Amino acid sequence: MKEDATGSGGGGRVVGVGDRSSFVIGLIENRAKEVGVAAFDLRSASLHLSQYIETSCSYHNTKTLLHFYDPMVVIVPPNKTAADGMVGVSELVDKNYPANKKVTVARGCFDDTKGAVMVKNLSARDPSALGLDTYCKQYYLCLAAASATIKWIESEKGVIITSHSLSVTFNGSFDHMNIDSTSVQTLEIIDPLHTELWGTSNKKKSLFQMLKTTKTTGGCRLLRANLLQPLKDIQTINTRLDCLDELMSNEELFFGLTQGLRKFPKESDKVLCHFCFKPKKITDEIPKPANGRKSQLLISDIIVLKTALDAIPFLSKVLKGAKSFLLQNIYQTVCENPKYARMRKRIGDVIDEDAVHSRAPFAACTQQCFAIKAGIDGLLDVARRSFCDTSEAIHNLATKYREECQLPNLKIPYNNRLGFYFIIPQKDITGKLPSKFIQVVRHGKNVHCSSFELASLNARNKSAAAECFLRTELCLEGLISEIREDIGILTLLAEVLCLLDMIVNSFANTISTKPVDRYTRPEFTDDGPMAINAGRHPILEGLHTDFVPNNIFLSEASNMVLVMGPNMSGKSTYLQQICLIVILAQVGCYVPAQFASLRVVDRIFTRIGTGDNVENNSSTFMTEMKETAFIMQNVSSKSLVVVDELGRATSSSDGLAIAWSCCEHLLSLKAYTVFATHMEGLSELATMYPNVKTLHFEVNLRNNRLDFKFQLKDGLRRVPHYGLLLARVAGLPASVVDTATNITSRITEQEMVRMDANCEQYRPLQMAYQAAQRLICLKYSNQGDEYIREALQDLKESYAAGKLTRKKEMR
Ligand SMILES: Nc1ncnc2c1ncn2[C@@H]1O[C@H](COP(=O)(O)OP(=O)(O)OP(=O)(O)O)[C@@H](O)[C@H]1O
Repeated sequence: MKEDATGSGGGGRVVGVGDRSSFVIGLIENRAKEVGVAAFDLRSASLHLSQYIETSCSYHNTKTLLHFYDPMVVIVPPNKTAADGMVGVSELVDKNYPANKKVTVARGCFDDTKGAVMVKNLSARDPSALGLDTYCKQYYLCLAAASATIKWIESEKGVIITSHSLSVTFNGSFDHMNIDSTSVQTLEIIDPLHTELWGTSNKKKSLFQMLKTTKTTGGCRLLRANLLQPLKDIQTINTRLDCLDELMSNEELFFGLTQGLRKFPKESDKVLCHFCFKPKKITDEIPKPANGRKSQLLISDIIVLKTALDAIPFLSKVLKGAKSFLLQNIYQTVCENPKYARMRKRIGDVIDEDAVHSRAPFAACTQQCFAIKAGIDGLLDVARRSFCDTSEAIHNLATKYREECQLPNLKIPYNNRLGFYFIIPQKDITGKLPSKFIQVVRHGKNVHCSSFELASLNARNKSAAAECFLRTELCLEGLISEIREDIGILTLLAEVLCLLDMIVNSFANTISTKPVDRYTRPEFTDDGPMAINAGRHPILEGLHTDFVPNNIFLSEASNMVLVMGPNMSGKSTYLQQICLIVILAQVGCYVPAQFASLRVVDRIFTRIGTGDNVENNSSTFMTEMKETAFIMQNVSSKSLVVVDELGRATSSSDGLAIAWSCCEHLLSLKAYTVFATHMEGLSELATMYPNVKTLHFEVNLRNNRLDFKFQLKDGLRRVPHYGLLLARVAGLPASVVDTATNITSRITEQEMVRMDANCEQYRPLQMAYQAAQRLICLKYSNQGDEYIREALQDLKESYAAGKLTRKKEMR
């Protein structure tokens, strides 16, 4: 759950300031098309393990995971053991990543037995809670990848990972909803697709950008990870939603939490996780004089930790009366945990209360020398005295020169390279500068110089400071070792801060900025219907003041909706809207709808793309077919499939045939499918299959122009032949248009006759499905017994009489 933190015990940072990504990924595969992935996040000190069967030759799943983690390094074994017909992960990385990202390590480093031992030893949680005992054999590939990854990190970064400090999860394909990388793009989850078609071009944001009001890097990364891999576990989702309920109904708590979170330094999560990485002691290294860099890093880490620990009592005050499980749990495990106060006291015993982080070089140096309390280390106290004496002597020397040489404006600044030096304004120098001044250099209107006396004092001052740094380092290392004994509470705090940042500063904040009741809490069922009333597109509704809400209803008895409508009538928006609502709901946020009851979705598949894929040298049609094949191979009974205009890139008969057979295939599954199409012929499906429903976007004709209503209506499209109409407007000769009208009328007539026949033939089946649908609705409705009894009676009578009426039972 943690998303961000820089690792290091204060020595070499494991994540540099400029590093965009903090993931190191180990990848390995076997001949049975199985891939093991170990993704190590250096910032948050967490390890995510996944193992899955790669179903597509193009490594779709692996690419999705790589896209999700966006690693800075990918570790692969040298020789390929790829399954027949597959290129192998090593080549995959070569193809998709710049050469500098790939590291090849000996196959022997991919040792699953060692991996299992390492994971057990490093995991912050009890190994049995991870299920490692049972998983070991089954998930040997990801454990092998973990072994290579951890080894590489430890040797490359010169650190040792502290025992019981890592947050380890078996995830990827297991606990989270899977959204492939193409769908991430087309649904505009992370980045918007800047297309003129939207009419609002660059103003359109992605879902991530809309929600990115988090205040910490960790919170932001957690949000991104959640949007890319939403939750699947109803209990966890509901825990977050309960927390949101409480925040939305208790303003004081919401405000208090916002304030409380601000008291934690922005980089808390990053620093808290530093402590997981212990720098390796290199015994045969020639000791270098301490330049203060290491102790400076250690001190700033400790100061951030101190400030974070100081913020806990306020958080505790805010959370004291909280009712929701999540907040109560945070209160109990963090706020009431005496270990934090003990850690704070231990820091207070060693570190001076006034120690702060300073930028000015000499102030920073002095702060560092005096960060440790007096009396802790005798040698440090001696070194400090020497540092103070030499500093004082330097300032006395400057006063002496001012008087002796009549240089009243002589200044004595400090920089890290030179130490102290003199600055004398040029105008104060009459004649020649006295010979005691050496290393004279002109700098604009001033002269920079030194003297033998100053140089000698400088050397003594520097060596005293170096001794202070060294002793400080030793004291801090002792303190940090003690802190590491309780590393678990720091990783927990980092995790909690990221989660609170996401829920409070992103979710609750976004909902609270909308008019009251615009967002509602979604309900979840394991295998119930997907019912959204008055759903809106979370991003577009902010750009269109008159955005038109629409409903969707899918159930086992009606698992496919065909959406018809001319261009620009709102089909793509509707498809995207459904997916974004599902994603929002499954990250534990409210959704832009009047009411939403959802079946937990395990994968979202989209086939929305338009143009050719120049990169892969594929035509529009091939891209379309490859994406469709991927859906067909991977779809499960809990998936949500949205398809926009399949089969329009080939001849109309082939296109219709493909679209028809794909629909039939999807219809036979339990997946929920929304299929947007221009092909009127497809609506015939609804007359043959009782689990297909046809909807259309309402469009009116006014003065030979289409007036889009964006309102979804039941049944087949009711637009007159707008193509012919536009042709007439475009100036096609009247006789040509008349003939075309004649032809369409005849085709439509034949279609109508066929559809009527179908309706008659499949009527009993349709009726049975209607009844099943009503029963499903009643099963998941919140109504009382009396209502249900009446509804059942009504259903029985309608069925017997051969007429079933629709009723809204979902509320
Ligand atoms: N419910 C709505 N309320 C208001 N405006 C909408 C709604 N849905 C879509 N729009 C606007 O209508 C325009 C066209 O929408 P969209 O691209 O979804 O249509 P489409 O039917 O998919 O078109 P095409 O078939 O050409 O892809 C967009 O600019 C969008 O902002």
